[in-house]
Amino acid sequence: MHLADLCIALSLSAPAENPDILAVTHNAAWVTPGAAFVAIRGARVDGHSFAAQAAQQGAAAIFGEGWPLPDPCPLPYVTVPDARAALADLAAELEGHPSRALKVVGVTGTDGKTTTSWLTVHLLRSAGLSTGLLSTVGYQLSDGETRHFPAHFTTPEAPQVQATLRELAATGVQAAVLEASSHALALERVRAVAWDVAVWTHLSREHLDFHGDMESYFVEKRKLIERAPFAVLNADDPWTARLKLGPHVTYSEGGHPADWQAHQIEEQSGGLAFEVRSPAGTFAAFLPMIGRFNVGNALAAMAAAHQLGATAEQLVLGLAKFGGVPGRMELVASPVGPSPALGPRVIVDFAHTPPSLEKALGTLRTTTRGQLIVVIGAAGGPRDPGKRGPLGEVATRLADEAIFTEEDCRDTPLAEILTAMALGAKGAGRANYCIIPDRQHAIRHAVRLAGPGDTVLLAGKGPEETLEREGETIPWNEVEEARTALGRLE
Ligand SMILES: CC(=O)N[C@H]1[C@@H](OP(=O)(O)OP(=O)(O)OC[C@H]2O[C@@H](n3ccc(=O)[nH]c3=O)[C@H](O)[C@@H]2O)O[C@H](CO)[C@@H](O)[C@@H]1O[C@H](C)C(=O)N[C@@H](C)C(=O)N[C@H](CCC(=O)O)C(=O)O
Ligand SMILES: Nc1ncnc2c1ncn2[C@@H]1O[C@H](COP(=O)(O)OP(=O)(O)OP(=O)(O)O)[C@@H](O)[C@H]1O
Repeated sequence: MHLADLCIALSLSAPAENPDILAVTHNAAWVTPGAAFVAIRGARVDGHSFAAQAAQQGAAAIFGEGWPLPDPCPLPYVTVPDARAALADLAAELEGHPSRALKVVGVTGTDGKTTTSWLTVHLLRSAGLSTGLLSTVGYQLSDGETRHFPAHFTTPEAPQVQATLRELAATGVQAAVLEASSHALALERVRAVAWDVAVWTHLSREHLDFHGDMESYFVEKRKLIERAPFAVLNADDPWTARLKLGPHVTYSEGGHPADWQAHQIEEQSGGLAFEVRSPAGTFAAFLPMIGRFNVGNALAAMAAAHQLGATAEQLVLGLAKFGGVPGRMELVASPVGPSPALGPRVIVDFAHTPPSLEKALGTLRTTTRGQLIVVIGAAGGPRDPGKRGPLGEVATRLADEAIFTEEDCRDTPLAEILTAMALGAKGAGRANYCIIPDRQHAIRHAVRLAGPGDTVLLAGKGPEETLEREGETIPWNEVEEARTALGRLE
């Protein structure tokens, strides 16, 4: 597309030169010949200082909020009011606005985005709609295989979002589900997406290092609801009352008045049974997931899928066949079958903060007849060292036995982390823990310790594919480790 045409589409004044623009990026290192480079003034550096690099790599033009340097710009320069917005608009324009050809569901909220997104994709597919996904646990095209972007993001930058949507639209996919993080909404990564349905799970304290305060966090998150023609909102979340409402439905698993309600919730060891009362009808549902909060996630996903045409029958059948989300309350199948009479129930979960560990252990306690055992570590490096003691305290308060072990200790001595966790437990007057530094040994010990009716929670690693030790990174697969440990019981 020629620069002049792009400028017309974005209502910008075009420079005299009119090169063909083949792509767009905000990262000078990713510039390919013919690409437009969008120079963003970031929190750390000004993208303009990489203009020479972009030119050297073959950029055809630069977009930015004003050329700041004394030397003339080496390339045609287009001034824009907001560089991040321009990045998203350019990407959508160059990819042909693929979201307009898809039914797009966006999911936002502090917790539950990944689970609700995966549930929604599954229900849409069960209703016969070929559906793609863009989530923290990777992205999926119509073949359902999970792929990963090179950098780990919940919502990647706009060019990747738009390119993925184009790939989906070009391969005949009918719908797409996107997790929209608060960073994505604040930094305009999903600005040029034409949403059909927006889902609001709930808001609680997080990412205040970036947003400053809860009010600013809320303002960013609510953009998704404001931009969609239809919303699915959690009636159990007090922030919902402050959303500006257009057409919408509400849901509740907590007994609040709502369009989609769950009643008679029964937490069973292999899943959740409940009755749904909704605009689609009243029906019994079973979700093979653990964790009462997943009833809310399921209601949200059902409401979104129903809005896109799924029937009550399709929702019930689909929900019962949900395969779970990798590393989120994932029930590990034993090598000898789904429910071994001889072994414990083993769960892999991503919980790695004191509140999420508390929630995970709390919900597992409800469905554990015998002992509850947890394997938990804490990350090293700068990542919130203050949580190590509290993790030790929560683990020993809510589990019968806690095993403290490694979890990405990076450049921090492992002994230092484990001592802090043990101090958290000791400080609360508890001794129901042991320390096994090697994570594989810790998992095997926990599984050996447990018997029928017991639950082992392996917390903190979830679906992550590496384990960072002091000075080395090794491939890691927590579910496989658990399966091997269960296999050794026979
Ligand atoms: C806090 C945050 O989100 N920061 C994002 C922000 O960084 P920044 O403002 O500091 O950018 P910067 O480093 O100053 O760079 C400014 C510009 O110069 C460019 N640049 C910079 C250096 C260089 O050598 N060459 C170059 O071209 C950059 O590409 C950028 O366009 O803009 C950058 C690109 O425009 C993003 O890559 C970066 O994401 C960082 C890497 C990040 O870690 N983000 C995380 C926190 C995030 O977004 N997480 C959420 C999930 C949160 C959750 O729910 O858990 C997500 O959606 O993944
Ligand atoms: N609806 C919910 N309300 C409260 N907590 C939830 C809810 N759903 C999930 N959780 C908790 O949050 C954890 C992460 O869930 P999930 O991955 O679905 O959320 P997320 O918003 O996508 O977070 P992330 O982007 O970090 O993956 C779960 O392990 C569970 O402990």
